[in-house]
Amino acid sequence: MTVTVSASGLTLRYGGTAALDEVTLRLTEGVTGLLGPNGAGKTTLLRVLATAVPPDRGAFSVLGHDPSTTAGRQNVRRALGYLPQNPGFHPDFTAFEFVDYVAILKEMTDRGARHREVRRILDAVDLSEVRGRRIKRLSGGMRQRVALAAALVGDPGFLVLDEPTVGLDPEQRMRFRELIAQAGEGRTVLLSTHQTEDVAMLCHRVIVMAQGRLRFEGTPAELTAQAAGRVWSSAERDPAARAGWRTGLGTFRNVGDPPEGADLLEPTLEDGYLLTLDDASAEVAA
Ligand SMILES: Nc1ncnc2c1ncn2[C@@H]1O[C@H](COP(=O)(O)OP(=O)(O)OP(=O)(O)O)[C@@H](O)[C@H]1O
Repeated sequence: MTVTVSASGLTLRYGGTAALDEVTLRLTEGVTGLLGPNGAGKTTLLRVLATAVPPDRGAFSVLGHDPSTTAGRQNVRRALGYLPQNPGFHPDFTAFEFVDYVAILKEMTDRGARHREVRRILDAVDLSEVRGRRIKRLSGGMRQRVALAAALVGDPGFLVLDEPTVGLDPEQRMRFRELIAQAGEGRTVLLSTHQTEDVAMLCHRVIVMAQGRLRFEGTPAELTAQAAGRVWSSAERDPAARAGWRTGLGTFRNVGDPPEGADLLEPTLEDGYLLTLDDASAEVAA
């Protein structure tokens, strides 16, 4: 598949903290999930790729545009849709007014064409019926869809979504996943999330970050496979396990290095993720 976004050696320090430490990656069309614990550097990576903050070192390119020049940066911004972690809305704006305002900022000057585009996007995210309602009167799930609509203005080729499913109930999350999957058709989407199910259900690639560094890059199946032969069941919590918990069946599910003859279980993506993080912190401690 064609590489649409690439980065090499991205480094950004805040005082003594390396928020990004030599991050090198390649993205292709479709939804790539970005997993990592709090403080891993996910938001910083998204902000750098969205040209909101320049890296101290390293280079990147978005859909053939090089953001290190003023003209290149402008082209990246034109090709970009960004849903930040805490999208700022004017609460008295209606959904329509807010998305229209974003369209104005995105240089859509023809009022008729712009309004048609705003209506098309609000329809795509299923907000047509409430487009005249003030944002402060919308549910959390609807507000997130307004933020997604704003990010989709201008049909960007690269969509950056920072934890968009946080705070949504399971039904809203499912609805939002459908929209992200749709958005990923013919587009490059980078989705930061704490939800391993988001990744298992909609991503074709996944990146794991910890302490500013890339710890894994591959398919969700490959991340799951990191835990192959490393998840087992036992009647009591196995003290040798890196983590273990009692399941609803009353037995313990352990992850780590199983003893001889252990009753191995089928791993999940979450197991693969936990073990990748655990291996990374063991490496740092060594
Ligand atoms: N503007 C800033 N000033 C100082 N330190 C910062 C700043 N932004 C991020 N950091 C630090 O950089 C590191 C990475 O933070 P970042 O927000 O990118 O992590 P994250 O993976 O997005 O975390 P979370 O999942 O909690 O949002 C953290 O140690 C954080 O405290």
